[in-house]
Order: sequence, then C-alpha cells, then structure tokens
Amino acid sequence: MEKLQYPETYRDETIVDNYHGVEYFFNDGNSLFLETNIGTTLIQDQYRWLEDPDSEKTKAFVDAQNAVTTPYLASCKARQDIHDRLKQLWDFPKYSCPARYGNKYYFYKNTGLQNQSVLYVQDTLDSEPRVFLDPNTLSEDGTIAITSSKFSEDGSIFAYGLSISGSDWCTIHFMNTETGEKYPEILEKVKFSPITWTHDNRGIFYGCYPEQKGKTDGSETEGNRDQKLCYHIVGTSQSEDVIVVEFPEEPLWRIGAQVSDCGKWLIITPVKDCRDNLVYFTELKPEVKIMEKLHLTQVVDKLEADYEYVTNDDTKAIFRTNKNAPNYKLIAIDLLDYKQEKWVDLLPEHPDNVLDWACAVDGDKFVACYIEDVKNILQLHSLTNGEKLRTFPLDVGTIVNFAGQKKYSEIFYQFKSFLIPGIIYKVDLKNEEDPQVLREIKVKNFDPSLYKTSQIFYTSKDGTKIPMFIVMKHDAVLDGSMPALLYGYGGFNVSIQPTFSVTKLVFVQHLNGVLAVANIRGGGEYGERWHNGGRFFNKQNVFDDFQAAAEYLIEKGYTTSSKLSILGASNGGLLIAACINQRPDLFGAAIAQVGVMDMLRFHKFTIGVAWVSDYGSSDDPKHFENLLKYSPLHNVKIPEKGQYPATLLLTADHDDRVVPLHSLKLIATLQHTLGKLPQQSNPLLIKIETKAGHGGGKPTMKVIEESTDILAFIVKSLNLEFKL
Ligand SMILES: O=C(NCC(=O)N1CCC[C@H]1C(=O)O)OCc1ccccc1
Repeated sequence: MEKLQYPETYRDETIVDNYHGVEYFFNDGNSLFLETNIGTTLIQDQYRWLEDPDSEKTKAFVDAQNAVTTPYLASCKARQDIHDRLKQLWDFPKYSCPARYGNKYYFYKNTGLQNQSVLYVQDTLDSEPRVFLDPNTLSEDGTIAITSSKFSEDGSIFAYGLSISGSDWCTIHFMNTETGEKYPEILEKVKFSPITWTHDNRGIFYGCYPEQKGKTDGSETEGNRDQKLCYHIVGTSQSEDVIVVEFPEEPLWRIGAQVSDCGKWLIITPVKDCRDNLVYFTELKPEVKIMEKLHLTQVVDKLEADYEYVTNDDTKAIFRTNKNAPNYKLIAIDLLDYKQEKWVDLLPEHPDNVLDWACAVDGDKFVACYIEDVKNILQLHSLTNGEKLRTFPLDVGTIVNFAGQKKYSEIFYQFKSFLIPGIIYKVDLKNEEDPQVLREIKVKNFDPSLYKTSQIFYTSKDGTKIPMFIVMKHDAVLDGSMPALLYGYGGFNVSIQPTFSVTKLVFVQHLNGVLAVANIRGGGEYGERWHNGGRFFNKQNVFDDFQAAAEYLIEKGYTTSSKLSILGASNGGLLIAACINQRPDLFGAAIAQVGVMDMLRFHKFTIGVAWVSDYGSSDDPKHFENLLKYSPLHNVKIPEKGQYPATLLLTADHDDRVVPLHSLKLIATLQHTLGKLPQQSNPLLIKIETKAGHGGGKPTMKVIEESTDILAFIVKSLNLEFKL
C-alpha cells in the first residue's frame, strides 16, 4: 500500500502555557518558570491556531485534510457495495410510539430513507394518519431538524424547536393544531431549553441567552452565559417576553423548568454541569398574569444530587433522585412543608437495579423503568404507596420510547434490541389486558435468525467484572479469524443499551464480523457507583475496561489485534484516542467521532465547561495532573515497537457540542509525530463534514454517508473482504 503523504502543517512553537507553575521574575528582567511539585508545568500547544474555525489557515487545513481522506475512502473497492447495502438495509419504516394530545394521536414516521422523520396525526389509532408537520419541506438537504417540542395542555397549539446543521442552537415555532396555521413569531437565541406550557394554553416557559458578539450558528466556539427563563405568550413577539427567572450570580447555570401535571406549580431545576441540580418552585395562579420575575421557594439548596420532577399529587411532588441512593429512587416532597427531614420514599432504591425513569399514568399509578444488567425492566406501581402492581413482559433489550400521561389510561412503549428493529406495544391500564403489539417493525432482506446475541462478563485490570454484549452469526467459529468491531462510551452516567444499528449489522453480516459493546465504567449501567468508577481520578478505569474488553475478545478467539476495530463518539471519541495512545499495538483500526481530545482546554469552548463534573478542570492543579496523563492531544508518542492503528477522526463544522478543533489539533499532532515514520504504514486521517454537527438531527443521507466512510475505512485499512 503506497504511503500516504499528509499535508504540511504549520507548528507554532512559541505557544507555551504555564499550568500552576510558579513564575519568578528576576531583577534583570528575565523570568524563570519554577517546576512545582506536580512536575512539568509548561505545556506547548503548537496547533493553538486551529482553534479559530474562521481563519483562512484553519479552512485551508480542513480542505487539505479532506483532500487526502476523501480519495482514501473512495479507493475502497467495496465502497459502492457498502453504500448500496447500507441504503437497502436502512430502507425500512421507522415509527415512534403514538402519543395523545387533545383528542388526537400523534406519531413520528420515517418511510425508510427520508432525511427527517415526519410527524403524523390521526383521530383514532385506527384512522387514516395525516401529515401534521414534515421537516423535510424545510430544507433541500434535510439539515433542518425538529429537536424539541411540546403540545399545549389541551393539544390546541404545538410548540417546536428547529435546529440547523446539527447545532445545539434552535428557534421555537408555534402551530395551530386544528388549522395547521403557523403563528407569526419565532423565538431566537434558544439553547439547552425546556418547553413547558401554562395550563391556560396561552404560553410557554423557555430558556434563552442574551445577544453575544460574533456568530451563533453552531460554527462558533464561544461559550454561552447568563441563560434566562422567559415566558412567551403565543401570538405576541419575543420582544414582549418576560424574564421570569434568572441567576445573574451563576452565569453558567442552565435553567430546567416544568409546569406540574396539575398546572398549579412551576418546578425550576438549575444545573451547572452534567450532574447535580437544585430545586425551586413557585405557584402559578391562573388569575395572575405573568408580568415579572417569579418569586421562588428553594427546596434543594445544595448541588449534591440529581432531582428530576416526575409528577405531583396536589402539594406532594414526586422526584427521581440519587440523593442517598446511587441506584436512584422516588421521593415525595410536600411543597408546603419541604424540609428534608419531611421527605419520604415513594419507591425505595433497588439494591441492584437502576431506576432509569418513571412516568405518572392513569391518574393514580406510575410506570417505572429499571436497568438490570444493562437490559430494561418495565413495571407499573401505585402512586399512592409505590406498591408494584405488575411487570410487563420484555425480551432482552431496551425501551427506546414511551408515551403515557397521568390523565390517560393508555400507555405505549417501543422495544428494540440488537436484532429487533422495533416492537411498539399498547396497554390500556383500565383493564388487566396483556400488552398488545400495536406495530412490529420489519426490516427487508435481513434475517435476524442467522445471528445471536450474548452477554458476557469479563474481568478488567482492577478485577472489576464488566458486562459486554456480543453479536455474531450462529455458526461463527472462534478461531481468531473474524474481524471485530468494539464499541464503547464510558462517561456521564450514560448507559449503552442494546439498539438496532444498521451499520453494525452490515459489519456482522458482510464481513463475517463480531460486534462487541462493552458497558465500561463511567456510564450509568449500575448507577452512580458505575459513573463514579469512571470519573475524575478514576477515568483511567474507563480506558482499562475498554482495553480489557479487547484483550478478552482476542484471548477467547473472537478476533486478533490486526482485525480489531474500535469505535466511539464524543466522550467515546476520547476513549478511542486515549486507548490508541496507551495501547497502539492492541487494535488494527480506530474510529473516533466528534471526540474530546484536548483535555486541558475543553472547558474553554461552547458547553465544554459543563463536562468538568466528569473530567475535572485543568484550572485545578490536581485535575491538571490527572488530565495531562490521558489527554489524547498530549500523549501521542512513537511506539517502542510497531505502529499506531489505522486511525480515522470524524468531525463536522457545526458541531457546537464538541467543537471540531479537538479533532483538528489531534490529527495534526498524530501526523506530525508519526506520519513520516517508516514503520507507520497505517493511515492517520480526519474527515470534516460540512452542514453537520454533533449528530443529533443528522439527515439520513448524511448518516448513511458517514456509515459508508466508517465501514469503507475498516475494509480498506484491514484489507477485509466485503461479501454481499
Ligand atoms: O454537554 C452536554 N452533555 C454532555 C455531552 O454532550 N458530552 C460530554 C462529553 C462530550 C459530549 C458527549 O459525550 O456527547 O449536554 C449539554 C446540554 C444539552 C441539552 C440540554 C442541556 C444541556
């Protein structure tokens, strides 16, 4: 294979940061950086100039990198077959659960290859659905997506957020559900925002940011400060909106808000980073127009746990919390007597299973969804005393979607797993009927019965047992000859549960591959303990767990290093990049999507500051030392023997969740450090997409293109045979 020529990239050797070092100035004007007790404090950042997305140099760098990567990916002989097969397998109808608003049912449907799913409405579950809102009509290329929405209490008005090119920014629009007529106003500067209606159906509470200098289209890197909670009356202009809650002394807070199920209270839940929030509330008197700041009563005044509003029974508010309950539980707080000693457990913490979510239904009940060894359990409980009333039978897999409300007795839930594309169940709680299959999603020309899913527990470096799902053909032979794709995430209390992934199934079917999903620490699979086990100074456990998963697959004959590809996105991209630095010998290929790669500077861009609750901040000396140990950008080094795996970084120009500079700086460093080494024959590449973001709302055509790139990269780099 010819050796790739990487673009020549400018290195600015003058950028040197002093972290926590002490700088002494002598009388001759010279200065001396003294090493402090935590070792080297001077860190160079030769690619700092890549942090400016708008400079001509950065744009030229992006074009030069794409000019190398695109031909490489196109040179994969199987590329067209991969693309056509992905498209063919993707082309199956996808549905959400139906949900009832007003006296109608609404559900999302994608016929298969539509760029965005379409919102349909029907008068009854059996009547002919009509298109209610089709986001595909909003842009030629499907890059405008509905990213949030809420119907008014009586279902008469639909409020929805639209985001462009995958940015976290959105604009809120209003539509009359009877006539389909749009209201004139558009709410701007909205990001990380709730949408919650007053029960008079007149308006919504939402979060917006003040004007800021420069662009706010998702291609900027500036952070956002001073979010306000505002109240908007439908049919008026945004300039008339009232700021009802703000915390000027906490510019980084994002203000969660929810009108209670009864409409009488507004629950405010400010959060600073990615865990632990406070709780305030205020009474909403229907006769009182909302004209000024709301008077808040504070119920929780310490940032030490998560509190998520579930429902309320008159003044008794129910929250899902991990306060003194790492596996989460439901508590009841009397809003008129809310001192902590008066809080009572409604659903006590389960010793093993994690309470993932709860939803009030049918007046005096709630549905609770647990995670037990990474699969979901769905139960019905009494809202008055928490007693379990019934368990809904489920296969091994995931509840990906639920629809139910306190005022209705019908509930819907959608089940998926690695080999089941979707089954939507309906239960009317009024009677003891068994769940009925409302819709069973079928995939054309794919036979799930040829494959099997298993869950194993392997031992990590420190002896911890880690669960891992494995999917492969029934007749697979464990002689090390199969290519494997190992996926992981490992952070932010996120649980990676079984889902139906066309890309991963094409890998299994057409490359005779093994799919492995490791539930490594840092996630929420076993509650706060698991999250904390992969956070702050325990972050290395995440990488150890993932490397141990690779070693398990090799040891048991599922694959060999040269046939092992690893894949991760965002925090999972950090995982991939850290692991190839630590064990370049262990993997054949590595794909890191929208990764967090500069652990010393992530908190300086967009919402990055919110991630310190998992990572810590380099502004703190102890965390600086810890971050420097695994930061991908700062740990690229020439392997003693061998080379780095074939590496593909993916990012996009409107990713304002994890800004592209992370991946740009890393690829420049990889190519500089390793690209010219004779032994480094594996490619070190990046692809930067345009009109795309972190992933949410990405149009189907772009998703298929990206999946084609990933599989083509693996096939080409590992020289695999793609068998149709
Ligand atoms: O930053 C995060 N979440 C963490 C996150 O997105 N992370 C954390 C690390 C990188 C990236 C990822 O893994 O996707 O969420 C911000 C947010 C979104 C919507 C509403 C409120 C707040």
